[in-house]
Amino acid sequence: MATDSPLIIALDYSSLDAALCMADQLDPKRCRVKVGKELFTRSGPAVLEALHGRGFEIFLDLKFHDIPNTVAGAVQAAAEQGVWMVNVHACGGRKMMEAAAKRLDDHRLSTHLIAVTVLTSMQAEDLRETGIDDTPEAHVLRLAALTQQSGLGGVVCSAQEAAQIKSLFGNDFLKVTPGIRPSFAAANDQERIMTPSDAMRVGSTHLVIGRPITQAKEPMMALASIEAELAG
Ligand SMILES: O=c1ccn([C@@H]2O[C@H](COP(=O)(O)O)[C@@H](O)[C@H]2O)c(=O)[nH]1
Repeated sequence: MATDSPLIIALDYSSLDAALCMADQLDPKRCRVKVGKELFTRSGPAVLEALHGRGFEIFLDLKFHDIPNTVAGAVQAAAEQGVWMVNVHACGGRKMMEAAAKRLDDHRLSTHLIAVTVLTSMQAEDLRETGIDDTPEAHVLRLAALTQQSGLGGVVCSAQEAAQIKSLFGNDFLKVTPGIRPSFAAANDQERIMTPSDAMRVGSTHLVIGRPITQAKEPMMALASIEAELAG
């Protein structure tokens, strides 16, 4: 059953059992779940089947980045497994993103396709080391424009860029924001962070939250506290 909650819980676990143990405490009417590189590499499509069987909508966060034909095939494979959302890296370029979007269209697959702009773990200095002298915000906006022009439905960005993306690219263009840190949580390796309520206020459409819940002593209390913050 679909949820209208903006919450996407990142199931960053090293085994299928551990991921399902957390999933069994969650309610698919109250959140979606995200399967990333570690869990998918360990468990393969079995994790998608197990989570779908429990009623969850899944964001398959594999951040594809390759030549257009390869990425189009990978996106099609993900969509045919029924995931709610899949993503690519915007820095793979227009031709790669257009090929992926066209592949979904050609096969009438309705999975949301979005693109990662600048990882939330990066700041200006990290970008400079990759040859990009822009601020993270300027680079995010450039990649978001390219993503929209390529026919994709939204971006992964930090909540710090959500307001500008909303005003430039519209309400319907999805702003999926990791780097969400409630006041009780540590930043860990995230750099461009924001609290859940602030992120929603500035225009995030979806909040990706992992460790503040999954590594909490009482994960369900952490989730309830985030929900209360959003409701308030
Ligand atoms: O820019 C990005 C893109 C993806 N992520 C992913 O989101 C979660 C965040 O987990 P936390 O534990 O809440 O930090 C994680 O799965 C990342 O792979 C991101 O953080 N930033």
